[in-house]
Amino acid sequence: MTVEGRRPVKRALIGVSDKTGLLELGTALHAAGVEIVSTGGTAKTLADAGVPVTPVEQVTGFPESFDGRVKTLHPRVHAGLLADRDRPEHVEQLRELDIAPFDLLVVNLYPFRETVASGASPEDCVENIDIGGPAMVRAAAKNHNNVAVVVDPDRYDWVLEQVRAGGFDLADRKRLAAQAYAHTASYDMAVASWFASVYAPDSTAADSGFPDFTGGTWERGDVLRYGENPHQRAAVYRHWRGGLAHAEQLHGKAMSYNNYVDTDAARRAAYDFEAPAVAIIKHANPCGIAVGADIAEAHRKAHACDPVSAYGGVIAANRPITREAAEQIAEVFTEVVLAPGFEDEALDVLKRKKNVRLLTLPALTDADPIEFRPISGGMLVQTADRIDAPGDSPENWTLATGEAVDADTLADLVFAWRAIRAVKSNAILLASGQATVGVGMGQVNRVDSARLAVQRAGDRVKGSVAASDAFFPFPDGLQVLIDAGVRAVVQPGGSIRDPEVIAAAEEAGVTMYLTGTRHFTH
Ligand SMILES: NC(=O)c1ncn([C@@H]2O[C@H](COP(=O)(O)O)[C@@H](O)[C@H]2O)c1NC=O
Repeated sequence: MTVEGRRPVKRALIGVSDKTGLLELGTALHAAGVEIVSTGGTAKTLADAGVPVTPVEQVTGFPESFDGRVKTLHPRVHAGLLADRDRPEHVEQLRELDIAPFDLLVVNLYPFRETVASGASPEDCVENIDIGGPAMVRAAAKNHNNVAVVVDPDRYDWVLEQVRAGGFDLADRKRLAAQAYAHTASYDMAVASWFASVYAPDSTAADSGFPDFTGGTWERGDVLRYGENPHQRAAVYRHWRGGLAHAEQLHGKAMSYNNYVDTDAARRAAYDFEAPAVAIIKHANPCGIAVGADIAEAHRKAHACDPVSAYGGVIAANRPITREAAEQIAEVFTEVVLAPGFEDEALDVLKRKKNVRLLTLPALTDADPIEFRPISGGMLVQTADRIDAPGDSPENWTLATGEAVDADTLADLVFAWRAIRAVKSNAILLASGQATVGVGMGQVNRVDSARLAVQRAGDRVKGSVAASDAFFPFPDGLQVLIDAGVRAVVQPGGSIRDPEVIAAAEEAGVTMYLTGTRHFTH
């Protein structure tokens, strides 16, 4: 070993399911004078291409057997991975047992997650649980003093550089070991979660849908400039399932902690609509949501809801941003624009703004069906609030009082009901022409939310429709809306004072629909 801890690579064990880059790696390792030992399929790929390789069976003296369940699970493999050559007694034992040590292990595991995601049979999923691979990875990682372990095909070029430079130094081997343990931990988490939730749920899980055990693993993305406030430190971590944390940033300043929070709220507000929709978010609440014939129209209508608050907002659109929409957006100081894509001309327009962050995330990216919210000492888990309950369809609404409304008014009620799901409780949302015109959010009583919505709507309140995210506990909040000129209301109903609330609507000649479904957002 040299002073800096470099260990030359003379012997490598390679066994990979994902054969990406394998030939290049094997060819270059051989050219660098490294002896290669490999498992069946890996050895065949290398040998077929003319790369000299020793089959692992030759090392173990034992056939690869039981459909590949036993290949490398052998003392001759594991001794070669675990012996510490800094300990004279280990070196002596290697000599006595006639075992040659490995300096490099390259492994990637059976594609368990991908097999589950493909909808394969449970038997196939079980068969794709790698046993020998993780055992080797963990062994080599433990013995990082001697062995470099590589689990990521993206690192092969760097691996070759190190091999040619005389081997990996100790710091490199430690980092590789850390990555290796993260890799096996993530793999085991996927297996354990699948067992607990799908394959072998206990009786409670079977009844409730919530398994005894759940887990996730996250990898760090960017370290953020600061957290919610400048004295808080922060970073973004990603799990493997996709979502905003995986959005591609095309332009602009680095995302901040609050940008992520607001952009996720914007995504939630806009991406669920079927028609072209735009949401403008400030402090995780909408200051405008609208649908339109196209994104430019939806943006105009969403912006018109509350142009004062839209300044410095975060915009999400559920269709690619067009040049027309981009020109409108460019007129207002905007922190982030999230969309499934940007037309080239739209990018040209928006990139003239140095700071605006432009993010792409495919539409229909499945919002997590399960939501996690940490609390001190634990975590709350719930299914996501989606607009798919029976009470979310107008055909299931109950007309509590008033005339059945015309098609346009009903469309506005449906829009308001869908949009209110993105507003923090207590929420009252006024809509007209498929756009919000006044939003009252986050108040600790519904009367104040109604007042806020009415105040924000100004003259537009007259003839608008209203949605309330939960029932009116008293007629007072509704009365604020009635007095301001709202002509139809949709709300869940379910209060013990529903008769009083409905009577107030009836007296005012205001139509009221009950959904039977609530959409609190805390
Ligand atoms: N059973 C074993 O001893 C064993 N040893 C290595 N593997 C895996 O077999 C795969 C490589 O196999 P092949 O070279 O035959 O395509 C790798 O994903 C490796 O992690 C094994 N397979 C499953 O456990």
